[in-house]
Amino acid sequence: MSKQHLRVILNGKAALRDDVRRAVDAVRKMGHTVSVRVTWEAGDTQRLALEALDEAAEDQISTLVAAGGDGTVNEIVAALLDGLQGDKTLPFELAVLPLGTANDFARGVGLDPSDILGCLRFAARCQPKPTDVGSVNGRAFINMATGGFGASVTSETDPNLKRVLGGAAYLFTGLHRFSELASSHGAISAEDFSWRGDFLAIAVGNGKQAGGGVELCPDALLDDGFLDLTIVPYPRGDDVADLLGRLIEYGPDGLRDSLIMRRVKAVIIETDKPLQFNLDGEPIHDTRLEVSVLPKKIGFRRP
Ligand SMILES: Nc1ncnc2c1ncn2[C@@H]1O[C@H](COP(=O)(O)OP(=O)(O)OP(=O)(O)O)[C@@H](O)[C@H]1O
Repeated sequence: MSKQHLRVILNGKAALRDDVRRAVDAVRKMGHTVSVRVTWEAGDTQRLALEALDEAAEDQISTLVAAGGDGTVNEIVAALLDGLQGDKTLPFELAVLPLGTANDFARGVGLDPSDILGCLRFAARCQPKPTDVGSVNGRAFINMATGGFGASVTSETDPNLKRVLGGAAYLFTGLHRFSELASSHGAISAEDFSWRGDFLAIAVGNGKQAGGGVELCPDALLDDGFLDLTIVPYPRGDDVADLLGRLIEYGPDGLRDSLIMRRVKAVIIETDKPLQFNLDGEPIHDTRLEVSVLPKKIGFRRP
């Protein structure tokens, strides 16, 4: 087994966790180099990702480990792709140490957030797999971009609630906000598809699940060169709360008949009013969202 240099960018929220320290010690004992950089505040993750890009050659960094939740993974991937010049490829592979509350991306690739040592071992041992990246108006996402109902729930869920309740926090925030539910009106167009109407939510998935385990794009694959589009149309004559309850509890299977699902390489979403769109949980607002896939853009060490 070749010896790796794992550069870990550790979200400061998880810096005191004993299991992280034990996992780093154990992987060092396996003969690998592990250098840890801890974030303190917003902006640090991006800065440390760019620093790793600069130091990659000299320090022989083989794998950059995003140690945090979905937000940390997103910030690292987005910063790296922004920092890459032209068509260059990353000088190292990526891996994830799932230390967030939802960890949708990590769970989606089969990592178990309760086994941090196991996850760090995967980062050191797994073969890298070519992995697609999604982009919305030039900003990268790795797991899923969601707009409409799910978007405001995900980004407005109280961080303290998330810490205590984990993924279920999203559900509670969602239930609490049922009274404020409104539809968005928009036009959605892809290669050989166009749709206009009122919708409750839209998801464009590279990965399968978001919002704390809701499988909005159950057939999405990380390396097929496509994104999976799911539209949840605003129900006519149906009870909205009931529909969302089924969606949260059973995922798309709960309302297969009402969903519109397509596999796309690119999609344009245009809305009357600015739509909140979450890229792996990080919000942007716009009336025109150009979504596309960057096929096999990065190598990810995942089970
Ligand atoms: N030391 C720190 N203390 C608090 N927040 C931090 C710290 N360092 C970075 N951040 C912020 O943490 C956020 C990312 O957190 P995290 O990785 O847990 O994402 P998340 O989207 O909440 O994850 P998940 O949805 O999986 O729970 C970023 O907005 C970043 O600015």
